[in-house]
Amino acid sequence: MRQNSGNSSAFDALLFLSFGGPERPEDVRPFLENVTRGRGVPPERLDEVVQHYLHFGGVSPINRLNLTMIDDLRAELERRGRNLPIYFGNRNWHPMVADTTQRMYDDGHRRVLVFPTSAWGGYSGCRQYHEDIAGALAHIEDPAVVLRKLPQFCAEPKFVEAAGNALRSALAEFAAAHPGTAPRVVFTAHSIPESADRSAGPAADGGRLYSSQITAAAQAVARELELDDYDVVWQSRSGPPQIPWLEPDICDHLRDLAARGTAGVVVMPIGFISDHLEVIWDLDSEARDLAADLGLSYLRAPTVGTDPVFVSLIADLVERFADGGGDVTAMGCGDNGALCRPDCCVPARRPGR
Ligand SMILES: CC1=C(CCC(=O)O)c2cc3nc(cc4[nH]c(cc5[nH]c(cc1n2)c(C)c5CCC(=O)O)c(CCC(=O)O)c4C)C(CCC(=O)O)=C3C
Ligand SMILES: [Fe+2]
Repeated sequence: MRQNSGNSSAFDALLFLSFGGPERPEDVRPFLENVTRGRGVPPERLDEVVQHYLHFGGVSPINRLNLTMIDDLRAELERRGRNLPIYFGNRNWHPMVADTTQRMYDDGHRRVLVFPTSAWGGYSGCRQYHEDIAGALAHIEDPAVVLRKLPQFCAEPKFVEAAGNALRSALAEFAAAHPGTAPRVVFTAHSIPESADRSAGPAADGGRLYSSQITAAAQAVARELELDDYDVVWQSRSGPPQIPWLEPDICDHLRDLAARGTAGVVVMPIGFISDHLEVIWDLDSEARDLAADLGLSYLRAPTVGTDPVFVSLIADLVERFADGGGDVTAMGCGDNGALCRPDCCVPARRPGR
């Protein structure tokens, strides 16, 4: 059923595009092979990550969390009178984005908005989603098809508001559990190679788009909560140890804080929108255990994905672009895999590619 059929530039469906995760132990290896194909991740690191997934029975929560977010979004769009069908596709695991895109096409959709589950610029957070879209269209040769990726949303006021809500509730919970201890607030995001950060964003702007967006988002949330003092750190690094990634790593940072006499920390995973494996393993298991060893009181704030304010942000983005409007020149916005800027987030050359 077509909505807005009177407007030829209108969009008639939404593709919710994410990373994907395994659903059974047998899926773990093939999933990780998809993630790391040609990415130069050492086999020892992969063996380690296999164990993280097996620790949770080989099931990542990411697909279930995305499906919940999609249900919430569908309800919100319906409430606004926008009955846009929502489809779900992933980069690395089923439902794969190419299969979903074919299904959308078979269902008659030609103009589709794409919501990526990353707020950020950079190769992993933005350009790779453009590549996913281009790859998904490889077998669909129809000039009528438009898959328009929605822009990076890390600077949207509702993103900052949702992250602020999450941190505020964690600080309240910490205060109730540890009266008299003022916790250090630590924002965390996925580390990326230094070289990837240097080439993040348009070359003409000098790179560093990813780390500067994370820093700016943390600063905006801190301002909203009137926090003077906080740290921004990185997690989940992979890749060979001799290659520099963004630092400090959260675990090194916890050691450092403990050595400086800090009594407690509240960790805000601003870099992720759901409690997927890199949050529940790296933060709720690894970092939490280390904090306990160091004698640090530790609490991890929720991610933004379950906050109605965040769902309402996705709905706002959809409404802004659904009738053909919206700022198509915004960073990260592009049709059918086209980059938003020339020479943007150029992937680092890797051995063997
Ligand atoms: C910036 C960024 C985001 C945030 C933006 C976004 O959300 O898109 C993100 C998200 C995620 N990363 C995830 C999982 C993994 N990431 C890996 C590897 C890597 N991530 C990188 C960066 C990012 N990753 C990089 C530079 C690598 C090295 C390899 C490469 O250069 O590409 C590996 C390989 C093993 C390892 O080395 O850890 C895994 C398993 C999951 C799903 C978790 C689940 O299953 O629940 C999610 C949401
Ligand atoms: Fe990752």
